[in-house]
Amino acid sequence: MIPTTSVFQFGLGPSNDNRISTNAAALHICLLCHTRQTDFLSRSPLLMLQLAIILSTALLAALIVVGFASWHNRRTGKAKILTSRAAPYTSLTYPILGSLQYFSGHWDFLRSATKEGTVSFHLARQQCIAVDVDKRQEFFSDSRPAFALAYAVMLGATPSMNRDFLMHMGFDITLGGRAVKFLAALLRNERVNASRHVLYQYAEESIGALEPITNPFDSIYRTVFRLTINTIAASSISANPAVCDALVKIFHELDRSGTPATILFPWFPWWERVRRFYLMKHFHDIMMVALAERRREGRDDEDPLQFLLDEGLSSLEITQFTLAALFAGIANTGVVAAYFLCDLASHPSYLALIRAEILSFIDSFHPDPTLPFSTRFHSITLDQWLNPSNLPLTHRCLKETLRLRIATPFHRLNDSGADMEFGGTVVPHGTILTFHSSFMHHNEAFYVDPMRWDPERFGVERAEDKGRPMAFAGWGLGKHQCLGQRLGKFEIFLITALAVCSYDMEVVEKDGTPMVEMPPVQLNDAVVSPPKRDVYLKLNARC
Ligand code: HEM
Repeated sequence: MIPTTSVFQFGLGPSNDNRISTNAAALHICLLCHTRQTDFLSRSPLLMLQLAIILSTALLAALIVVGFASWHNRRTGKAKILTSRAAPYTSLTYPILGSLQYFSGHWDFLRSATKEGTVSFHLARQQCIAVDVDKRQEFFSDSRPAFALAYAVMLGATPSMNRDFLMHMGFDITLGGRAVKFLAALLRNERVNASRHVLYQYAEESIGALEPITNPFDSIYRTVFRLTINTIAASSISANPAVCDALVKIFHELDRSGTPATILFPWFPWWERVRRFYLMKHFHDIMMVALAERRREGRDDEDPLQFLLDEGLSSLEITQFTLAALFAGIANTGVVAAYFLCDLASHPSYLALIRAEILSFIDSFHPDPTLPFSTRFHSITLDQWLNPSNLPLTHRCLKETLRLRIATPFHRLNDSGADMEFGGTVVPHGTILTFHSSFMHHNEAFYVDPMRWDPERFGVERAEDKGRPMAFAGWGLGKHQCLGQRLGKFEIFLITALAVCSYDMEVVEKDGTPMVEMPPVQLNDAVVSPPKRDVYLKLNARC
């Protein structure tokens, strides 16, 4: 990784967007003022104490006022809801702030709250409905509730629930509904297939450079980041690993900047919000350098930036689109690719079978083992990697890793401006509907011994996912199935093929001693995330 200062230097390139530049200038001034104040205050501890008391009193007063307002809203909202066919309120709630348990354990809360069926709850001013497992068909099949905005609210990515305000602030992550269209175009089979040789080369470089003891949730994640940047952002960025690493760093921090506080009180100028803005400015600057380079060098039809420019997106829209697309694609793929290698490494018999399957697949295209893998992959197309009959066990094992490791809440938002009928209940405007993948994936009624990694459950004899409808949600279901499924799978298969054919591997602690057991599956996080305890892979090159 390059040091943070380099990121900042890299970020000093000219910005084409006046709004961002002006805001950033203001931000610089604020930060300068803050530094001076700190010097002054450090010389007057008493004054600092007084200021701290005044500020915390003001904050407390503000919290009480807002808390009362939200409690009042809730009371009136609740009264209104109770007159209609609304989901009953959960008893798992605190006065004013609502169901704070949601933040400490998403799955624990949703499972307990829905024991009696679908229920309402609130998070400060935000009304929510926890949808129970029997209403999964309605949840996934209903195209009316908003998708991206729901995630933005529940992950603390936006400053307000109000759509007009979001637009005014330039936070339209959907680009007026066009973002999905652009992403779908960039993910088209022909496009990804045409650029596959570059992906082969980058993946081989990254996997060949892995340390003998590597944390896959860092190294494999960075490989996925580089491949995805090449497909949906800019080829000049993916060609430069140092710039990719700088972006990974910014991206990681952006990913962490949504906290319970920012979700509960989205209007408050939390430090995380200021930091998020600052990080986005750096991200934008890096995109601007790539954009200037693209314009200087002329057309390149394989570069995603060229496509976005041809579509007439402004520089700010390009940054917004890239960030939104990366958020949709990177975390899932990076974390799942790392987990997949760990699951294989901790099941040596499957590792050997998968290696044999992949080697025989590669041999059928190019049998010469003395050549580099990127050369042997040359004629293998995207379709051939993704055809389940070419790599049946690899597909089955990945499906099992997705089932076991994907534990995440799904969100939808009634942003229609009116009440909505949903599975026999009324969903008022502004309400978030929340559901959880573990209702199926980690439920004994759906899967035998669900906390065990066992790919045979998806074999033809057992076919546990066929026992009930909508039992597997690893790539989503119904109206919002994953748009990047093919790219995600391709990246994971490519990385897995290179890793298992190049190395013998085992799961170890940081010091290289064998890890007795993988850390428990994380059921309670807001998004798919790496294990809480670090996991490493010990790699021995195969001759
Ligand atoms: C292992 C990798 C991935 C997994 C497990 C995954 C999983 C999912 C799931 C479960 C959903 C549905 C969410 C819901 O219903 O609320 C979804 C939707 C989506 N995914 Fe993925 N995803 C992956 C990779 C990607 C990639 C690489 C991209 C693009 C670069 C992507 C873009 C999207 C988009 C745009 C949607 C929303 C589609 C819509 O609005 O209808 N995903 N994904």
